[in-house]
Amino acid sequence: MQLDHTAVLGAEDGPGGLAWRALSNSQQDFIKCLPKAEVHAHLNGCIPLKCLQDLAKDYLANNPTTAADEVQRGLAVLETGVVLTEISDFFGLFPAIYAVTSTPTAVKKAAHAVLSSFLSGSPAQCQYIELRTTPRKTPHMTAREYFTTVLDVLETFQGRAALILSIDRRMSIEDVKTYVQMAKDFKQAGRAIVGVDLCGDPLTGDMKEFAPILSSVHDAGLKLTLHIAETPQNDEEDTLMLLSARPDRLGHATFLTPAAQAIVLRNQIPVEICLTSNLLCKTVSTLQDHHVTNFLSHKHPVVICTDDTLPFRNSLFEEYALLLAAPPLGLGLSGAEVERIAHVGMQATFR
Ligand SMILES: CNc1ncnc2c1ncn2[C@@H]1O[C@H](COP(=O)(O)O)[C@@H](O)[C@H]1O
Repeated sequence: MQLDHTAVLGAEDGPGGLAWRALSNSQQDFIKCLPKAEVHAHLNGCIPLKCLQDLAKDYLANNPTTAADEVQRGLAVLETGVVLTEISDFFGLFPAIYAVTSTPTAVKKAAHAVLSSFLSGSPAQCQYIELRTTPRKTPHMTAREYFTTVLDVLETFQGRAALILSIDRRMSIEDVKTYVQMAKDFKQAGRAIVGVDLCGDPLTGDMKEFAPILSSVHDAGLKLTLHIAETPQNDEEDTLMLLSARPDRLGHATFLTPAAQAIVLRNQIPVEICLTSNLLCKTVSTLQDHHVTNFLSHKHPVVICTDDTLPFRNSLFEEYALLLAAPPLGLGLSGAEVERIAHVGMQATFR
């Protein structure tokens, strides 16, 4: 499938859309042609709206009563544009999305649409993607079937995509053990899995129990990335416990305490930065206050990512526009600095 790059530009009035339209044609071309890696994108958070609408139509035709109201309500919110008061509102969007991606056929369509949205198009949004997803058991498939279906689709992109298995902070410890073992099995079987992630509602789960299990992925040749310090309520104990698992990258890292930041800087752990996501989830109040500026001032490795293009209506082009556009719409970085950041992102992949 060939995508016109206009198809991957999101909401015109979103932070990225405003920054993108403030750029000259040559600046836009510069961003389009820059070799980029996307390493923080959640499958079910990145389904293109048109694909989700088609999946919802199929779902409602086959399930006129089960969860129909929830699906219609969820779809209406995503079609109108999501407005969040705080990050906890965000997780309420997923039950409707999960209802329509509960069969292997639907998962296949969703995975293909997500990967195409990043990798097809001329030029594509990125040259390489590490897509992440949480294994999910439904009445129509086991969690292993879910994950195999995604891997089968992803491997057709022949080396341009790899998968990260997400562990949700809301999982029971038994499920964490089961899914970490599943990741190791797929790795051992030579499938296109490169790592394990920790995601989900940042205020759930006991990280003392999770950390040693997460850390064990290294023994199987997998890398580890962790959503960390995503809200001000994530205390230092939670953050230090996660750092004890020896992560290879970190997601967000918005509210690191001085002690935690010292560890991150000393160990040069690359941070996955999702500018629009943080602004719309209101964990960061303005672009100029974003913690990326602190990491950049330390010359610390960061990777610019989209997180969830479905609710946030963003694209990787626009996330880079937020770096390049002049303030207040962007951070006003130079072309050379933006190019360096993209290059660092390519180096921070788990390949
Ligand atoms: C806004 N920042 C975020 N913080 C934490 N977790 C997030 C997230 N964005 C998405 N997810 C996690 O990814 C799942 C959807 O994709 P998959 O079903 O795995 O493909 C969500 O249910 C949530 O657990």
